[in-house]
Amino acid sequence: MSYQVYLVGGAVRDRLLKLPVIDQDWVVTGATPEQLEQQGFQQVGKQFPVFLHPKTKEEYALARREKKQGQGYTGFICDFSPNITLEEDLERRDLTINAIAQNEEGQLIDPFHGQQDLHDRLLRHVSNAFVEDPLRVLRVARFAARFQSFGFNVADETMSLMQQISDSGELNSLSPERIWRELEKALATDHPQTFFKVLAKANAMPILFSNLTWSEQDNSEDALRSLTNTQRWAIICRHTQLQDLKALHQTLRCPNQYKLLAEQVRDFLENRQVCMMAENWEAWLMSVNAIKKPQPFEKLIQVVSLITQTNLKDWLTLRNTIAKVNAASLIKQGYAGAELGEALKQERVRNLAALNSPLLFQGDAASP
Ligand SMILES: Nc1ccn([C@@H]2O[C@H](COP(=O)(O)OP(=O)(O)OP(=O)(O)O)[C@@H](O)[C@H]2O)c(=O)n1
Repeated sequence: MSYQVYLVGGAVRDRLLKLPVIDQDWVVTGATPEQLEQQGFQQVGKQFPVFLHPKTKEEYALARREKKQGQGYTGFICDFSPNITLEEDLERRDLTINAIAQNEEGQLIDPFHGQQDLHDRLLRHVSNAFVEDPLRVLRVARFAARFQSFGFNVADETMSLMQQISDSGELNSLSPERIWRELEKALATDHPQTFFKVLAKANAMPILFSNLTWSEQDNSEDALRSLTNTQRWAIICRHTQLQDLKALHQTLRCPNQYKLLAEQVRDFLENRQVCMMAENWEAWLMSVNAIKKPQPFEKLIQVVSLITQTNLKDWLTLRNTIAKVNAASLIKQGYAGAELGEALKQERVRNLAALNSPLLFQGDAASP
């Protein structure tokens, strides 16, 4: 059988950028679904004819042409007959750097000059069909964040198309899950702020992240580098009022670990101070489960100490001080139930008050 197989998309792009290749996607021309199934390929795509290779389990898609019809992601007509050419398949793709194919002999097929754009560090759309998929606004912003250290920029004409998508209202048709997936990938890059900068320029921020108070001048990028994705999100959200942040998390259907940390950080910044009395510290430490959940607590204080430019060591000392208080000796003294709870609390407060810590307010009891 005379079908042709090409490596396409991210694998070709990343290899040309000398980056490690994680996933390999393939395009097949000149074949029907039945022919691939006869060869042992297993169909997985419902919307598109995508198959898993019998041995490598890599994805093989039949070359296809797409035409948008109606609103939203599902409004596509998809033609994957065996006469669709490789060029037609490449033409429906988002960026020229993602539209380079490599044949089995290792030759590159690059009708949209993706190699030139890789060289010129340009994120440029392939054709006007770019506007048919609003997710591409987020994808381009994500690629800008991911390849920022290479010096990539969004081509002006592409930025105009992104603005056109924002103005059309089509971004509203994206599901929260798809938006979140792109955001999470952007958080994992070295320059998550670039993702938001590009979205802001594309006029997409008020639509996608309307409750997020975010500053173009945010210069926390270096600090973000050593942090986890959840911590990065908490830092990015730190200027957003708690009420708005909760609404944003709800709209995005944000996973719990992101939501909890970002809201705890913002709650601290909004309602507490870095220099408080022992009983205020005790109440806060207990409210964020400092004793029972030491790991999430450490993630939290890494972020808060970074934002407030205080010493992480001092925050850890607070936790260790209250964690040492144990119930056994109080039980021996006859404490039980609510009284035991109160006695434990008093001891935690006493121990905190005895600390010589810059986080501890040493003034009179009437002040904070
Ligand atoms: N909305 C989309 C999604 C995907 N693609 C095309 O499908 C390929 C594979 O998509 P995907 O795996 O999502 O992205 P990659 O480019 O492989 O990047 P990543 O490394 O992030 O997986 C892309 O290169 C691009 O050619 C597209 O044109 N438009």
